Amino acid sequence: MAPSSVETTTITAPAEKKRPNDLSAYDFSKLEPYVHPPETKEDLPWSELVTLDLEDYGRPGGKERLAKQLEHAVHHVGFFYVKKFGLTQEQVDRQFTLAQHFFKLPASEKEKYECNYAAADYNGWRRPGRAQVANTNDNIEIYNIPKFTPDFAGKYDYPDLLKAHLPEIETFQRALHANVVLPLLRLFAIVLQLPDEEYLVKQHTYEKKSEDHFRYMLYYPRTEEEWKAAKYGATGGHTDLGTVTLLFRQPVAGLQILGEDGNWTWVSAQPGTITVNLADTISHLTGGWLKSSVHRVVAPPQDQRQYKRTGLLYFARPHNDTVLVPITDSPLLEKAGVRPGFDGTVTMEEWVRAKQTLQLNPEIAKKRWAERGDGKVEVLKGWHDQKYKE
Ligand SMILES: O=C(O)CCC(=O)C(=O)O
Ligand SMILES: [Fe+2]
Repeated sequence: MAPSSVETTTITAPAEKKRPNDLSAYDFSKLEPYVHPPETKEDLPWSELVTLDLEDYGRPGGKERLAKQLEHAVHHVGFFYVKKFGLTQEQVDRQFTLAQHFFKLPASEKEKYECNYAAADYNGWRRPGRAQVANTNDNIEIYNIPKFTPDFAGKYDYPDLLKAHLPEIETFQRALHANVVLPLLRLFAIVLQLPDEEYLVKQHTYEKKSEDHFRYMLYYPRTEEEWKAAKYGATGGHTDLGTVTLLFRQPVAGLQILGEDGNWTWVSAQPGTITVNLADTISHLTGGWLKSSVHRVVAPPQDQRQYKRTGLLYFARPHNDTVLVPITDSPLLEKAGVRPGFDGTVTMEEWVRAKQTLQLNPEIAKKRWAERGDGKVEVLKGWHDQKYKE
C-alpha cells in the first residue's frame, strides 16, 4: 500500500455547521476511516510472547489456567498479549479514526488543550519535539484523556471532534478497565497466591481517584539523517510508571523488549490482540517480583519507515493514595524475601508526580540526570532510574 492511501485530509466542520452544540460534522460517517499501514515483510527477531484468551476467564477453571499461563511472562518477561477482550474491531477502529483526525487538527487548535507541563500534568496535548533524543528532537505527539470520574470532570476541555464522541471514548476506556485491567489484576493475585483475589482490584477501582488514562499517540516518520542523529531510537529504553500498559495492535514495527539475556527483540502485531506490559508500580507492590519490563521504540524497518505510527494505549495505575510497599500476605513474595524499593513511604500520587516531572520537563530532566553523572537519576527516595543498553 502506498503511503498516500493511509493519509487522509483533515475533516473540518463546514462553515454553516460551526454553531456551538452542533457536532454532527464529526459523525463517523463524515470522518475518513483510519487504515493501518501494511505489516513489514522483513524477517526480524520477534519476541515470543504468550497470548491470554480472556474469554477463558469466565469459564470453570479458566482463571487458574490463565494464571498458570502468566506465571513465567509476568516474572521473567513483563510482556504478553490478550485477545477476546469484549470490544469489537469496529470500536477499536473508531478510536484509531479519532486519533488520526485529532492529530490532523492544526497546532493552533491543539495547543488550546496543551498539557500543563510545569505542573507535571500529562493530560491533554503533548506537542512533538519537546525533548532531545540523542542529538535531535523527539518525533512523538500525544493526547492523553483522563478517567471520566468526578475528580476530573470539568478540568479539561476537548476539541469539538472529540466532544462529539466523548460518551463512546468513555465507554471504550471503561471497557478496557473492566474487561482487561481488573481481570489481569485478579490473575496477578492468583499468581502471587494472595488470600484475597480482589486485593489489587481494590487498589484500582475506576471510580476512585487515580491517574489511569487513555492515549492517542503518533510517531512521525523521520529522514535517514534524523534517525541517525536519534541513534535509530536505541537510547529510548525505559519502564512505564504505572501498573500495566495496554497497547493496541501496532503493525508499524518499532517496539522492542530488553530480554533477560540482554538482547532486544521486536514485538509483532498479532491480529485482534492488545499487547500488555507490566510497569513500575506493580513492581513496587511486589518488591520487583513482577517485572516492570524495559522497552523502547526504534526506527521501523525500511519498508515501514515512511509511515506515521499511530498508537492507542491505556495506562492503568493504582489509586493516588496507594502506598507503594510490597504486599505482605503473599507466601510467594515472603519466600522470595522481597524488599521495599524506596527509603521511606511513597504514595502513588508522589510517584506519578516525580516521574512525570522528569518526563514532561526536558530541562529539569537534563539537570537531574546530570547530577550523579553515572547514568542514573534518583526519581524519589532512593529509587533510581537508569539508562539502558543501546
Ligand atoms: O508505542 C509503543 O509501541 C510503546 C510506547 C511506549 O513505550 C510508551 O508510551 O511508554
Ligand atoms: Fe513505554
